[in-house]
Order: sequence, then C-alpha cells, then structure tokens
Amino acid sequence: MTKTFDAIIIGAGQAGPPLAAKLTAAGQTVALIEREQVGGTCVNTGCTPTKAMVASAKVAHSVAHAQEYGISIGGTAKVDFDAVLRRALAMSANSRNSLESWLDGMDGLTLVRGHARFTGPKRISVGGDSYEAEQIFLNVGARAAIPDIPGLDQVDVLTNSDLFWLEERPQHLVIVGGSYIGLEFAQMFRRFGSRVTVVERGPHLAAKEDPEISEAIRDVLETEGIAVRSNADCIRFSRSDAGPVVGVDCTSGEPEISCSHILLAVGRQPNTDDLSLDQTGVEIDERGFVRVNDRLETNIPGIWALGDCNGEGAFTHTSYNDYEIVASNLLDGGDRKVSDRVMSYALYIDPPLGRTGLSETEALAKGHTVLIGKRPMTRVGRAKEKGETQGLMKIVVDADTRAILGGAIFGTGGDEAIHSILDMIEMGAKVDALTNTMHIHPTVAELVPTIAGALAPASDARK
Ligand SMILES: Cc1cc2nc3c(=O)[nH]c(=O)nc-3n(C[C@H](O)[C@H](O)[C@H](O)COP(=O)(O)OP(=O)(O)OC[C@H]3O[C@@H](n4cnc5c(N)ncnc54)[C@H](O)[C@@H]3O)c2cc1C
Ligand SMILES: NC(=O)c1ccc[n+]([C@@H]2O[C@H](COP(=O)([O-])OP(=O)(O)OC[C@H]3O[C@@H](n4cnc5c(N)ncnc54)[C@H](O)[C@@H]3O)[C@@H](O)[C@H]2O)c1
Repeated sequence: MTKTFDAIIIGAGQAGPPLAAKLTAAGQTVALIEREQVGGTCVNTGCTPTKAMVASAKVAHSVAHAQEYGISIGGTAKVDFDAVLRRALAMSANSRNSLESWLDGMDGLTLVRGHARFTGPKRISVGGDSYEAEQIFLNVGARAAIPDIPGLDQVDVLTNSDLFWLEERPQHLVIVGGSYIGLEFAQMFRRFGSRVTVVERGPHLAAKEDPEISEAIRDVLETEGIAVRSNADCIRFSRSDAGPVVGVDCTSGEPEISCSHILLAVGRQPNTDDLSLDQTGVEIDERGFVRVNDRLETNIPGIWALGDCNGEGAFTHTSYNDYEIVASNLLDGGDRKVSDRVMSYALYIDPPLGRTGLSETEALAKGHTVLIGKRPMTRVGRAKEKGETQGLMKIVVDADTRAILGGAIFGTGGDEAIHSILDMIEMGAKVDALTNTMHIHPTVAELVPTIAGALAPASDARK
C-alpha cells in the first residue's frame, strides 16, 4: 500500500529537518527519509567532529608552546589520541541525539529509516514500502569522491568518515588533496604527533584563494613540519613490505613516499547516483549535481534540491540557507534567491581563514577595476598580544563604485572577524561606511576599517 503525504524530504542533513519543522508547523504531513544517521555529514563525519578535533589539536599546540608565554608545565604532555576521538564522537552523538528527540516530538512528521529510491515521478520506495507526495525535497548530500587512482586496489585508503574510527594515531599520514578537508586534517594530525605529507595535484594549496593567501597557508603548515608535495602528477599507490607507498612525480622531492595511512580528500560526489532519478526526469549535470534554478526548483514542478547535492554550495550554512530560501518562497510569500547570498566560508586550520565575497583574482576576472587594502597580521596588535602573528587580512573594493566586493582574514580570529566585511557587503554598503565605523580595541576586526581606509590599486598592493 502507498502512504501519501503532503511532502517527502529525502535526507536529514542540514536542510531537511528545519524544512520538516516549517512544513509541519504549517499543518502539512511530512515523511522525512534517512538511510543513515540524522544530522548527515556535518553532525556525524564533518564539521562537528572535525572542529572538536581541531580544538584538541590547538590545545596540544598551545601546551607545546607554553613556555613562550611564560608558562612552565611540569612533566611531559602527551596526546591521548583515543580520548581525542572519544571527545569528538561524544559531541557528534550529543548533536545527533538532540536532533533525533526534536524530530521524534514533531507533530505531523513521520521519520522513515531506509534508503529512498524513486519508482515514479512523485513516488518513492523505501525497503518494501511506497510513499507518495506532490512536493518532494532532495537533501541527499554528498560523499567523499574516490577517483580511480592507479594501484587503489593494493592499499587501504581512508576517507573523512573513517578517521574517527582509527584504533591508533597514524605514524605517517599521507593526505591526497590539499584543500579544505585535507588541510584541516593535515594540521590536526601533525599536532597530535603524526608525520604528515600533503600531496596536491595542482601548484597551490587551497587553490581557490588568492596566491598570497595560498602561500601564507603553505608557510603555516610547513613551519609546523608538514611536508607539502604540490604539482604532484601521476599519483599511484603500491604496497611494500613496510606498508603503503604513494608514488608522486613532483617537480622536486622523492618520487615515492612510504607511509602508514592514506587519506583521500579530493572532493565530494553528490549522492544522486542511487536515487533512480531517471524515474522522475529530474535533470542532473555531468558531475551528478541536481540542476536547480535560483529558487532551488528542479526542472520537474514540485521537486526541489537543497544542500550539497545541488552544487550551489558545499557548506552547512549554504544548505541551511537553501532551506530558508525554499521555506520563505513556499510558505511566507517570499521571493528569495540563491544569487542574493554572499558566498562566505572558513577554513579551520589554525589560524583560520575567513572568506567572503569575491577574491581579488575573481574580481579581476569579472572585469572589476580593483582596489585592495591589506595588512600582515604582524601589524595587528591583538595578534601580537596573542603571539599569533601568522597570516594577513585583505579587502577587495570596486574602484569605480567603491562597493565592497570581498575580503579574506587569514589570522587569529579570522573566522569571526570576517563577518564585519560580510555584513557590510550584504547591506550594500560602500567602503567609506566601513572606514567610518568604530570597532572595538583590541580586536582583529578593529583593523578592518583601517585597511579599508588605505586602499591601493591591485597591482600596487601585490608589490
Ligand atoms: C570533514 C568535513 C568537514 C566539514 N567542515 C565543515 C565546516 O566546518 N563548515 C561547513 O560549513 N561545512 C563543513 N563541511 C561541509 C558540510 O558538512 C556539508 O556541506 C553539509 O553537511 C551538507 O549538508 P546537506 O544538508 O547538503 O547534506 P548532508 O548533511 O550530507 O545530509 C544528507 C543526508 O541524506 C542522506 N541520504 C542520502 N541519500 C539518501 C537516500 N537515497 N535515502 C535516504 N537518505 C539519504 C544521508 O545519509 C545524509 O544523512 C565539512 C565536510 C566534511 C566532509
Ligand atoms: N571548513 C569548511 O567549511 C569545510 C571543511 C571541510 C570540507 N568542507 C567542504 O567539503 C568540500 C570538499 O572538500 P575537499 O577538500 O575534499 O575538496 P575540494 O574540492 O575543495 O579540493 C580537492 C583538492 O584535491 C585536489 N585533487 C583532486 N584530485 C587529486 C588527485 N588525484 N591527486 C592529488 N590531488 C587531487 C584538487 O586539486 C583540490 O585541491 C569542500 O568543497 C567544502 O565545501 C568545508
């Protein structure tokens, strides 16, 4: 027998649960289908446990450097890797459990456990049961991509989901992929005491960033003893008596790296290949992302796609913002669009990188005449006081309109301070409004008006 609902949501990630709450509060009946754990990637294998581990790694680092601050610690500090993992997993479990209780108590909601697959345009099967609704919301997320690298069958590779279940700290972790996932894990494992090598195919780490930010990131990691192998072509795996071997043809360095563990962090693949989307006619692009318009509607009326699976963002806040857009347009008479949001994110190495809007490179590529304000963290009072002077901050401004186009704060507190630029962009403020704002002393953010008041043409700023 087919059960009929007003709405079906597939995936209890970052958009599905709040959307279920909004729809049921409006009196609709909703089936929320989840095949694994509620909370999806962020809660179970992404943001929550990694940021908990980043915090443990920061403590290990601070303890190791305590003497620089006039603090002596008797005895030898030691990383209890198992306890670090238990702390991270406990945080995930707390988050998941409170989400589960919230969903359990939601009137009008049926939480269905199992893998959803389309059997018709608006019909879905889970196990042997069939469900139907006029409105269907896809929030199926993404998983670690595992490309067909030569020798993959000869070694065990880890993905981000496996790291929390390691029984011991890796002796030597080789991380393939030098972007968000790779770099966060690289630094934390180094701080836990592992040898770490990052193997990146391209010439730069965090390649989406402006060159001086990428270089500053590399500097921070290399200073901590992380080996970086960029321009690494023809990566291949093999096995020796001593363990896994990663073959790399780089412009310099050893052609082979022996290690104890390999982590693949080379991007994400949307979970759209096992949904039988052909039964609905919902279009996907060549990489498997669901094609959506500015209101997150697919080509089939009554079917929406939210979160990582639509390719419009790959962050928790973009998934949640997708929910806000869809809910507002459907239930509150809104006219919200994805293109209205200012793309922003952070990279949680230490110090963190906060980013908002366009980078300088992106702004120039879009044809803007660009002014840049910039300052190294060595000239930021708060950073000096904290003994954390690595990195730099910059702001990107349109020379003709004086509109703020973007900013980057790579330095202590950068993930928080960046919001002072983000909010100004969102308000459509000119850079002069930012220059005239009084910020609090001593903070990193207090230098944002200062760099906004000392702009130079892009080419001069690069010197
Ligand atoms: C290691 C790591 C660290 C990260 N750190 C951050 C961070 O610090 N900040 C940040 O903003 N983002 C971070 N991210 C990204 C963030 O986790 C994702 O962008 C976010 O979780 C995406 O949410 P979502 O709602 O699109 O999908 P997800 O949270 O992935 O949820 C999708 C859900 O759908 C379920 N599902 C899939 N297919 C089916 C099916 N056929 N039937 C039933 N259920 C199905 C899945 O089981 C899953 O629970 C990180 C990611 C990783 C991997
Ligand atoms: N702080 C955060 O918000 C955060 C943290 C982690 C993950 N995430 C999300 O997860 C997504 C995925 O992150 P990611 O780092 O896996 O992917 P990514 O797409 O950002 O980067 C993948 C990297 O791997 C490299 N690469 C690809 N194939 C390779 C190969 N065969 N050999 C060597 N290098 C190769 C690429 O050049 C690139 O630098 C991000 O887009 C982000 O949205 C966010």
